[in-house]
Amino acid sequence: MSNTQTLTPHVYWAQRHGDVQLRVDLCDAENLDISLQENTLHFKAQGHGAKGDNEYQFTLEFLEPVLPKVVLHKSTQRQVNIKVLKKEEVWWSRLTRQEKKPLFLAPDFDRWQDESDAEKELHEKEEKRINKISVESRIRKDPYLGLKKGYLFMYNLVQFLGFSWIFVNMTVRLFILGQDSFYDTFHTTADMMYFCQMMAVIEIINPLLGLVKTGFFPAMLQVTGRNVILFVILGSLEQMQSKSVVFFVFYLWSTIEIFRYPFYMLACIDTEWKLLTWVRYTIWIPLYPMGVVAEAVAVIQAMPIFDETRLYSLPLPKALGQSLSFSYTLQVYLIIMFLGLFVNFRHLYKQRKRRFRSRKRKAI
Ligand SMILES: CCCCCCCCCCCCC[C@@H](O)CC(=O)SCCNC(=O)CCNC(=O)[C@H](O)C(C)(C)COP(=O)(O)OP(=O)(O)OC[C@H]1O[C@@H](n2cnc3c(N)ncnc32)[C@H](O)[C@@H]1OP(=O)(O)O
Repeated sequence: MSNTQTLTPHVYWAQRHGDVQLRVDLCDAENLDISLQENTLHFKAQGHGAKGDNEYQFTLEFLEPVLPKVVLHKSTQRQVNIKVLKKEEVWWSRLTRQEKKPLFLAPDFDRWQDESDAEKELHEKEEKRINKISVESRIRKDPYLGLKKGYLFMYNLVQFLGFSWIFVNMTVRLFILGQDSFYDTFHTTADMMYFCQMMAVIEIINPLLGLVKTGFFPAMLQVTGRNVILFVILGSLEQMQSKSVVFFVFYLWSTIEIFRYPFYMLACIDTEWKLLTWVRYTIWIPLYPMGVVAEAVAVIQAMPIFDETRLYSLPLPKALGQSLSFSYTLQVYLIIMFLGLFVNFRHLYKQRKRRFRSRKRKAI
């Protein structure tokens, strides 16, 4: 003989603007009979509740109208979740029509929100929806987006491979030859550096074509600055090519690039590795000033050679002397170089702040 008796389960409730959520504290519920009649919810089920295995039931007449016949429910091993949709998106002051709260009913503090919390959530949902629409419409507006990303991905990949080759080559030679490797860095890696730095001119063109969000000016300073060192100072003076400063310049350049280009590659496929992002936006802090100092040393070492060889010297009228040595131009260049360092340092600092600020916001 069955000794089951009809009992009331514990019911926990919470609301959002559009719905009411009930959590019925009943394990392994079976034979669920849940219905909505004239704004009243009827619940009946067999399960394990506060009074053991029994049939449990309850009815709730809601304070405001709900959508008839729409009762969403899901039974798990531990509970039965019920969702009822409100007819109008209004905040209810309580759940039931009767003022006195039924004894079996309690707020569901895990899901509880007050009106302002729910409004905030609603606001955020709306904002997300609008953002999604605007991103989608932007994507739809640009039929060449895939092509542009493909092109940028390939460009970054080629640069990454080029600079990785230089970096690995120099590192291996440093381990094998020690300091001796400093002096023939140029002869072993210059061809690849020429290739990469000539390609880098594309980085000045990309922002002009609107392909990347980079500022034109910082990119121009970076590429022009390096190419002056590579082609004018090192490339045209054989005496400079066997100096140890070449090692430091090339090593500093390639160290940043083996992180910067993979970071851009991932951006092209809408992926982000947090550690890589952190490294890309952090290691320039020591590397950039060191790079500029190394470049300045190269310029200073080249000055007497230009004086001696008169290469690129400016012909002057006879009354003023024979010619103006290129080293004077380099003195002016040294000043521009430190101004350029300041401009790009500020730019990268801003980029870093923007990057980490927006990531923090996303994490909240
Ligand atoms: C007549 C003129 C005379 C000129 C004389 C000039 C003298 C000036 C001398 C200046 C000194 C230079 C010294 C230098 O050579 C020494 C060294 O390099 S030492 C080594 C250390 N160096 C560095 O750390 C600098 C590395 N360089 C850079 O970071 C960039 O080149 C720079 C332009 C400085 C800054 O980069 P950028 O503005 O692009 O910032 P972001 O990386 O944050 O990018 C912004 C957004 O654009 C997207 N982007 C950019 N490029 C690409 C790409 N190729 N592919 C895909 N996407 C790209 C990027 O993802 C960002 O998008 P989002 O914000 O959505 O993430």
